[in-house]
Amino acid sequence: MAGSTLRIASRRSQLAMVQTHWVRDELARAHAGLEISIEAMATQGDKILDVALAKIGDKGLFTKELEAQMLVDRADIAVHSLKDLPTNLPEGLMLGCITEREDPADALVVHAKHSDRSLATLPEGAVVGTSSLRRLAQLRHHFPHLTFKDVRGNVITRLEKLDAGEFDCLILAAAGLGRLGLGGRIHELIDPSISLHAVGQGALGIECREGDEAVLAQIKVLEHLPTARRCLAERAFLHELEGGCQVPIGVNTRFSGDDDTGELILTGMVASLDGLRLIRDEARGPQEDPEAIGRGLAHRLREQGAGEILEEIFASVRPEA
Ligand SMILES: NCc1[nH]cc(CCC(=O)O)c1CC(=O)O
Repeated sequence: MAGSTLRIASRRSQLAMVQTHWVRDELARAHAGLEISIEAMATQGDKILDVALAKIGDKGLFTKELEAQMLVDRADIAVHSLKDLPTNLPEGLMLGCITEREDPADALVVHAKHSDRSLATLPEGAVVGTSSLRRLAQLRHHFPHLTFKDVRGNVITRLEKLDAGEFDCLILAAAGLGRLGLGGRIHELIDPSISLHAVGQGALGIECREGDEAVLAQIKVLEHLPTARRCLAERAFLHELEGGCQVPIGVNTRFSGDDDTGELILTGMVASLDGLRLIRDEARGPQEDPEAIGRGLAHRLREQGAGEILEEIFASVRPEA
């Protein structure tokens, strides 16, 4: 492929740029002589900062502009935080590669005045900054004495708001903090018995055009099979349950025994926004068919009432409803 350039579309937040530079460097290492360019742009999700994420209700908030670049042939691939990539992709595009996942857990970050507290010992009424319905519902379920306030903007902006005293603590992805060199701000990793992480959290997804076999082969070298299987099970679970907006769905995946041969175990939960109802269950199966495990778990949760919870949420957060 002498003379060809691989064009990457990326968001331009600090975290997105760290991730995209990592992908660029790894691809350059794997393909000697490959020219790689990066086009960084803002997405809807970066521009609309005064509306709660859940109210915007639009999936693909952080991905559509990047996808448009590929569809008009101004970029060949887009690098996303996998958790921001909807499970339904536009016609003509595909998820071409899933990279090795960092710790997918959520992390508690506290204001300095709470440095001697833990999630379980935060004071009555402490203000938790999060824009995720998943984090909100699960924390409310376990800690009904906490209060919740929406926080928007990129990770650095959120930390500035925390330090300025707008919140007592934030819940952020450990992976994002680590990639930004801010792992030192992690006060506590949140245990999966308290809160399950988002689908795909901690992994990168590289999207490309369907049928672009040369590009697909180039990016596949960055695929991490155990991560990909875990994330495909998680994404099938979400796809089978979701309607049209951000929903309180959390997951956790692990292998029984050996990563290469063990069964894949998926834990999933759906919660009501008040945290009063929380349905959680587990499914397992051969790791070679991760999507079947995800779909199976979704059906199990539906049988236990997840459908009603999700219907209520779709009705309540739809902007014009
Ligand atoms: N929606 C924002 C977003 N998208 C990906 C990450 C973190 C990195 C990751 O989860 O891979 C974050 C910030 C956060 O949730 O703290």
